[in-house]
Amino acid sequence: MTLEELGYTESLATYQKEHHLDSFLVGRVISEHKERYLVRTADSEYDSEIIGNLRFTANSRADFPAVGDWVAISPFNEKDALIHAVFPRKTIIERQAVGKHGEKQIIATNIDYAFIVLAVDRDFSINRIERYLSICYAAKVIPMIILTKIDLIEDSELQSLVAKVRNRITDVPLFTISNESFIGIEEIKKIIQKGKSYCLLGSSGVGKSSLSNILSGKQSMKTDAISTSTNRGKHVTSHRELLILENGGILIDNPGMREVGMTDTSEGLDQTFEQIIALAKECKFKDCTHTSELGCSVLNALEKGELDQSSYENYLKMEREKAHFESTIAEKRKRDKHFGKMMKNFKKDQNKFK
Ligand SMILES: Nc1nc2c(ncn2[C@@H]2O[C@H](COP(=O)(O)OP(=O)(O)OP(=O)(O)O)[C@@H](O)[C@H]2O)c(=O)[nH]1
Ligand SMILES: [Zn+2]
Repeated sequence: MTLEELGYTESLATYQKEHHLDSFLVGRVISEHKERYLVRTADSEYDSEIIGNLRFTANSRADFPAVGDWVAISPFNEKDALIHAVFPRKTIIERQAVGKHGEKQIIATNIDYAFIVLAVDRDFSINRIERYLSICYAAKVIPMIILTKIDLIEDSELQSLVAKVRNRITDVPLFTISNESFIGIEEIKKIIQKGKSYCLLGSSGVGKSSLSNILSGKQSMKTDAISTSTNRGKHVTSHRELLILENGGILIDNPGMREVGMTDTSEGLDQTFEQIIALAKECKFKDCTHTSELGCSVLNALEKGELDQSSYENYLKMEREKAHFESTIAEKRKRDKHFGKMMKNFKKDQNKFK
């Protein structure tokens, strides 16, 4: 396997040169388990750990490697290596960390395209598509929509669902498939590009595993576990979270990916709700909330039927969540700053008594 097949690019190679990382091996993080990283190189795989220096200079969790990252490593035996540097990330999919308010957790990096997967039966919701779109735009990942399980509904019903999506979301590629009858699968295979990285976003049960099994030609990703021994004398079992698809695409699928979305507070709203943002520029008041103001062009468009009511409601809801998230971050920063000051004063006081 070559590094290019793993997604290595010209600009990464340039970075490697410019930062004098030529003496290191380069690899991509394909799974992470308790600060141990499985790194795939052109010829092998290494169970890796970051060097102390990288740990000390890390400002936050975001400075640690994540699945999808390109890293510079130095092996010290056949299976183990040290990570010396993390290459700059092209895209970052992240979410609010569980239980830690205002903190973000990186799910995966360097993904080029995301498939937003919805089933046409119970799961179907355009609000949810808009939510995932916002996540993609915030991550700088290019979105595409896949409707699955079309074998379960009549063709006329499918046409009306597609029309409903198109009414609100005009410019994102849309595919309709069945993992049972394989209708539409070829169309997906055709657009997947060699050396580009993909992920599947969507609720549980919509057919993500079925689709990734079909695209990778594997039976089950879950049985694809490997055992690696660590130099702490413990055995960890990790799953490969990065799969090479049959036509050369790279699919990143890790447990965290399944949690992106529903509880997430999203950025990227501007790109998702382009029409509303454009209208908002014409509002009479700069700080218009588009809820009751006179001279609000968003409300005007709604009244005239030029703007979709449910899209408008979904926008307001996601704006509120975003505001809430931003205020928790601000609060956390204030707390951290306060703590920093306290420590500084404490050290000053200690020095006085020396
Ligand atoms: N009829 C029909 N059933 C499907 C299709 N795709 C998946 N299923 C079924 O739906 C169920 C869930 O599919 P999965 O592929 O496991 O869904 P998933 O999105 O990976 O779910 P999680 O692993 O929970 O995230 C399984 O019973 C599949 O057999 C489809 O296109 N048509
Ligand atoms: Zn307004």
